[in-house]
Amino acid sequence: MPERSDTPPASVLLGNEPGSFPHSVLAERHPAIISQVRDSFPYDPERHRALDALLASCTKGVIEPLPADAHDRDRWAAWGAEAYTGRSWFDVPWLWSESFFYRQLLEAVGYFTPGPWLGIDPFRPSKLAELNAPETDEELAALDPLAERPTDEQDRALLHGSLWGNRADLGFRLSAAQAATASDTPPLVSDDSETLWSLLPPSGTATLCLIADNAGRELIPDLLLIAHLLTQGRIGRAVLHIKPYPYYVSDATHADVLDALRRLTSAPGAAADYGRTLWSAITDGRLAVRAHPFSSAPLPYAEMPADLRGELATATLTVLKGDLNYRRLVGDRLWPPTTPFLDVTAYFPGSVAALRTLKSDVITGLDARTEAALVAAEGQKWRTGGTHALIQVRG
Ligand SMILES: O=P(O)(O)OC[C@@]1(O)O[C@H](CO)[C@@H](O)[C@@H]1O
Repeated sequence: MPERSDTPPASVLLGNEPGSFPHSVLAERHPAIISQVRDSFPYDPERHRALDALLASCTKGVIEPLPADAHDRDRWAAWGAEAYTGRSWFDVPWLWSESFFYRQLLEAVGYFTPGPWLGIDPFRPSKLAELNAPETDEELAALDPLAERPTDEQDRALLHGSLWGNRADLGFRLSAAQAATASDTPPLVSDDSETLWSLLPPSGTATLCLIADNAGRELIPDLLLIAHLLTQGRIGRAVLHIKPYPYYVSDATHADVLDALRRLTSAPGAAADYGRTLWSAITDGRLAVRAHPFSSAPLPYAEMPADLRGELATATLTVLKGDLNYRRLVGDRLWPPTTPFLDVTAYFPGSVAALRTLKSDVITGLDARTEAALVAAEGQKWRTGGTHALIQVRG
């Protein structure tokens, strides 16, 4: 059972308010994602017809059930599909609607259907393009001078690399409404990094669970951070939680972890050392990769199943990456921004940290002065523009 918190719950975000960010995701981003997927591979007419049907359903229709023989139909029923089937995508919790959209998209392209498209990730071409982009080479080359710097500088640089790597979100880039906002407000709106480091002293005994977000240019710095923490003895073991199937365009799957590892080991200089550290940590069991079904559940972490709760309870620290994981950590609700992060995460089974760039309306843990400065400079754009970030920790 979640631990009690004195904070009364705020309203759950829905997508039914025209002009709101959730509405734009359902009305504009999802159709754009369908177009992108259509162009990613030479899908056959049946797949195109299924994508047409999904487009009609998600823009003008209602939530359709999964096929009767879908392997995860019961799981989705337990996650709320029975209550939401037949209702408008815009009128059910936004988190649920978005998550089910990705499940139905995979259905449309035959990802789960025995046949030629089984297991073909429709987002892989865009993920690989990003992984192989010259910008990735530049980021990896920056590791060479970093290796000469004092350890505390390396700590900070790699933590911030992982944090800001979260800006690399391919779905986010599809949204025209996401113009960057320039203002004098600090990029970090909340910074508990000292608490984070205090939870991981270099004793070699800590276990880190890192709940990953995006592949490519976010996953690479996440892996670098894990390698660094292992090398420095700040952790003895890490568990990397990834998605069991392609999700939210760029979310990392096991195939993406393997692509990222190969990218590191085949790079010149220090990057390859990090890659080899990770490779041997996987082979000797110090780094485990886990694809729990709940990682792509349409529910907040307060509803996590007992086995996952038990696993996270044994970690010294769980780090959740990214915007979607943040929404799931604090509940996808329109909290007053000064709602204490410690209250809304009181249910979590152990120490927890969020590393997130701000890409949706949900926010907690701000002090009143920071909120006022952000609003004065940017109205409400700071919530969704991806130009601000936070490190929030409950020790
Ligand atoms: O989790 P991530 O990759 O940081 O961000 C996911 C995201 O782009 O998708 C959602 C809208 O679809 C928002 O929560 C957020 O903007």
